[in-house]
Amino acid sequence: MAAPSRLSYATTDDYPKLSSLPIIDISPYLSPGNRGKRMSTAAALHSACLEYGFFYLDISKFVDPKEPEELTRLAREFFALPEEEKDKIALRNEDGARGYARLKENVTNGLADNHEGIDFYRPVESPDKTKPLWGSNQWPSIPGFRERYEAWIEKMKQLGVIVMEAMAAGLGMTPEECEDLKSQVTDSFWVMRIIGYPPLPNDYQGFSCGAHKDYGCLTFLYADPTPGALEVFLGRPGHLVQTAPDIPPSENVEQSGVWIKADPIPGCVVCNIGEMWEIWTNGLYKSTLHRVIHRSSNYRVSIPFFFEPNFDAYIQPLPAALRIQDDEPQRPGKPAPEHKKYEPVVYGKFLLSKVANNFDTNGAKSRYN
Ligand SMILES: O=C(O)CCC(=O)C(=O)O
Ligand SMILES: [Fe+2]
Repeated sequence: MAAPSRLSYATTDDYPKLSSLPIIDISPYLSPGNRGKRMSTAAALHSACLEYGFFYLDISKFVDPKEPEELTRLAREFFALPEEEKDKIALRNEDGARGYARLKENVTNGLADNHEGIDFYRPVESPDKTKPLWGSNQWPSIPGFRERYEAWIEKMKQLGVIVMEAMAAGLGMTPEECEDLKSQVTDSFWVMRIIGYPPLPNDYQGFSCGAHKDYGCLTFLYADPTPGALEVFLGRPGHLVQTAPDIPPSENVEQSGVWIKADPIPGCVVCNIGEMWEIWTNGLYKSTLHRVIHRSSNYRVSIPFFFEPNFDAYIQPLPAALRIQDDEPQRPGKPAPEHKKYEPVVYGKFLLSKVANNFDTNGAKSRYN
């Protein structure tokens, strides 16, 4: 990443430093009442989605921190198994999407990602592994694994609906509009990944996980405490922003934006919005690029839960978002902006088109392109 040559700088102190992602407490939405606090949570979500597309969600009143710690312990137990054991639940046994992907099997932007992982999707009635996405989940045979993870999935599904309600309030939706939005996620076609990251070698041609946007609705990422791995791209065209004082600006400043670290915070999950939110808000909220560069010496584990719309949900710009766009301040003498509407999609069809592109010509798997 080179600093743009036409821009000059004197000392590193000349660069504004970016504050880190906002922390939003979801607890007011865990019980009825609390109108004032709910309003501030909803407003905080709205501004975080406008500005970052990423935030920390404080869920300490919703889950016991021991629960996700136990999940990482189980994940480590699985990843430590010999390859032949792990391959017993390989993707190829099923629909190509559910199961274990070996280290470097996943490819992003044409480069192999330095991670391994297991993918699970919402179970379907009448599974048929010859149909894309329509197979069965494959669970490791480690005692307690399936039970603990299934309990986590239930929790994350509940959290998804709660956050949707708060976001609906943040967009100023009427109660009917809010119910309508929630009805599109009540049978979420969720995805859960369990990812294992060995350290990224210095000379590696690629990333731990290459830069991508998530394509669904809301991602809740629980990661072990390893710092310095997940990075989020903040578009700041025309601004030079320095994030790491120990690195010269020529190495961590880009003209169009900046990568900031999103280190884990105890009691929080990192939450980001996927492309479906871009459509719902007609581009008011943008899904944000992120990547993982894990260079420390430990083995990192992360567990993203992708809370997605129902398979048959029809996703189109929401009247509440269009109202906000219509109210955007006008410049004197300039006509009101004409907002081009995002094209509607049926979530399941959109997902299938993503999955159809999930293999490169060598048969390598790519979840993120
Ligand atoms: O491991 C992480 O921190 C992020 C993973 C991620 O972005 C994804 O799986 O979509
Ligand atoms: Fe992601």
